[in-house]
Amino acid sequence: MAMIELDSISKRYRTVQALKNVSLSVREGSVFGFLGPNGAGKTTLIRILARLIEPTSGSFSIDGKAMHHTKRLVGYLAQQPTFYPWMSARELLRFSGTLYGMSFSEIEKRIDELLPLCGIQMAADRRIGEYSGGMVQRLGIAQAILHRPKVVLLDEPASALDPIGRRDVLTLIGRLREETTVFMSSHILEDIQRVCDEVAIIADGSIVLQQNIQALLGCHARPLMRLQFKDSFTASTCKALLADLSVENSIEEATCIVISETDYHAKHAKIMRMLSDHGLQLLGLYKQNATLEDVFMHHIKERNHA
Ligand SMILES: Nc1ncnc2c1ncn2[C@@H]1O[C@H](COP(=O)(O)OP(=O)(O)OP(=O)(O)O)[C@@H](O)[C@H]1O
Repeated sequence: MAMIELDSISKRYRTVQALKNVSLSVREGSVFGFLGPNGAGKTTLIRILARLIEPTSGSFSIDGKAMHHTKRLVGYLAQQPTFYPWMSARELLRFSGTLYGMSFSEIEKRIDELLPLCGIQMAADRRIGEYSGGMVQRLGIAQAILHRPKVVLLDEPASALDPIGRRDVLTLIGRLREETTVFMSSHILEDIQRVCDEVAIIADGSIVLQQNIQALLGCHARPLMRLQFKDSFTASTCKALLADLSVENSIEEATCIVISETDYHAKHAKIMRMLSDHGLQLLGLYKQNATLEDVFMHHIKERNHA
């Protein structure tokens, strides 16, 4: 069932057309990645879903409710959240719960659930000003899901963090599946591939594609074979001989030849014979799985050429 439905959302800021007829469907219980380069329109769409700004045209629904009735159904974490540095996490969550209109006992019960879920129980009574970037983001997620929203909107939640901070935030986001539907933006492909089930790619205000990540990798990106040689001379000799066999190939890191898996299987016998005839000794043969980066670069390039 769709938790979020976007119907032809457009947004214009005076001279800038930030979103152009964006339509999307987000499945209930999914971690949905909204991927795009800087300036593509990610924050604009998230702010529309959080009801912080109005679309110029188009509409959306959350859990079947029309957009003017969705504010309480969402939690939101801004790209650069700022919290009172003199408050502790517990104080901030109590304060936020009051703003959400929750009862005192409800707030305390929820804080006891969220502090361990978000990995901040040990620091719950320390000043937020002393927190690391990763702790601030995890506290921000706790605040965003405090009132048990149907959807949590996370704007680049891990992009500004160091590798450990990113890992902890992404692990937490993966766990949110049991709590709520997650809609997160990022320009970091690896983060989206690590934690999301589905992805939509946005470029220049338009959706380029939307798909389940595994299906996307399966149908859009070709697996590659890497042939590893001992030196660059052997690799470049192989490169020329593969071209003679009409096998498209490229050299990586001077000693490695990359060809498509399809070509490898179709011409396996010829390739092996060529290597043997010319005394080109293989040190390794590896299959390289496609990554979301391959798909993303392919679509962004295609769009720029269109
Ligand atoms: N308040 C505003 N007034 C005018 N133009 C704006 C405003 N906010 C955003 N824009 C423009 O709209 C476009 C989309 O911006 P947006 O912040 O939504 O992109 P983004 O994908 O979130 O980028 P980033 O990854 O850099 O945060 C950009 O060209 C941006 O300059």
